[in-house]
Amino acid sequence: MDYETLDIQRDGGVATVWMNRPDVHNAFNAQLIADLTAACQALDADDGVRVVVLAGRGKSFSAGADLNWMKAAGEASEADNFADAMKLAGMLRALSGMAKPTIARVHGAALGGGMGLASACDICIAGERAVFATSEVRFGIIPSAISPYVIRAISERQAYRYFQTAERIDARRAAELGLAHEAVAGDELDARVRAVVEALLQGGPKSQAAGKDLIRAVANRPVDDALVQDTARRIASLRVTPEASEGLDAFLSKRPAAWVPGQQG
Ligand SMILES: C/C=C/C(=O)SCCNC(=O)CCNC(=O)[C@H](O)C(C)(C)COP(=O)(O)OP(=O)(O)OC[C@H]1O[C@@H](n2cnc3c(N)ncnc32)[C@H](O)[C@@H]1OP(=O)(O)O
Repeated sequence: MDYETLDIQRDGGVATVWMNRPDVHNAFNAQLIADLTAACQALDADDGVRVVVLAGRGKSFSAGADLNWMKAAGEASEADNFADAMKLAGMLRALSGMAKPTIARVHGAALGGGMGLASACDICIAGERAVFATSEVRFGIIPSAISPYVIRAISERQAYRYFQTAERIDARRAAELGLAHEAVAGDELDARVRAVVEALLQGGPKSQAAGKDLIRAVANRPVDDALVQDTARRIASLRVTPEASEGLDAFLSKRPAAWVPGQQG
């Protein structure tokens, strides 16, 4: 499928989604929001895709919301602004709600909504030139739809600081905060992303999807409720799937598992 603001490369089971508005540092306007929402939904439904990498063409990962678009929205009604905000929320939900594993490949600026996109991916690998910030306060606005993702990524305590100061967060600090899983040299970024992709490809697709669903379910639940309602119920249904049977047979027969995306369980 073709998208006006995205360039999607496929390499076996890996889809790399390049945001492609380099002249404005991949700032997202209504078109990019619509494209990325649709692409996440299409890739998630595609059994040939095992892992999705989100990346940015040009100097930046993403400079967040398109500030020309935001300025124009200042002339629009509150109802129109609410509709816009829901579209932005829909894009983040489409990305974070994917059953497939997602990786943010952050090589440059990831500001405002760009930091939100990185936070909404399951895994974030930051090159040494990566820079993150919740810069919204400098424009008289707030980190709105991105806030649940960013707060989970950096902690509520850190969010009080960064939402209000808009201080820049470099790759090393991003890794300390837990926002990035790794901070790596720029020339090692693609190799590290590939290494994580390879690790993901060794896991069962159904169990990866179930694992993501489990995290969402238990993260904010009391432990006792989570143990019975979420973990026991889920493992009981997963243990009887063909995917679990294949994974366990493969280990016990000392051979690699032959995963069949979309057909297991
Ligand atoms: C709910 C969500 C809210 C948000 O996301 S709020 C927005 C948060 N975003 C930001 O804070 C990023 C603002 N941009 C910058 O700080 C800088 O830019 C960069 C660090 C990304 C890049 O700096 P440099 O390399 O010096 O380039 P340059 O000359 O500033 O930018 C090149 C062109 O890109 C446009 N641009 C950059 N960011 C945005 C944006 N977010 N929306 C619209 N345009 C943007 C500029 O204006 C300019 O354009 P021209 O070439 O016409 O002068």
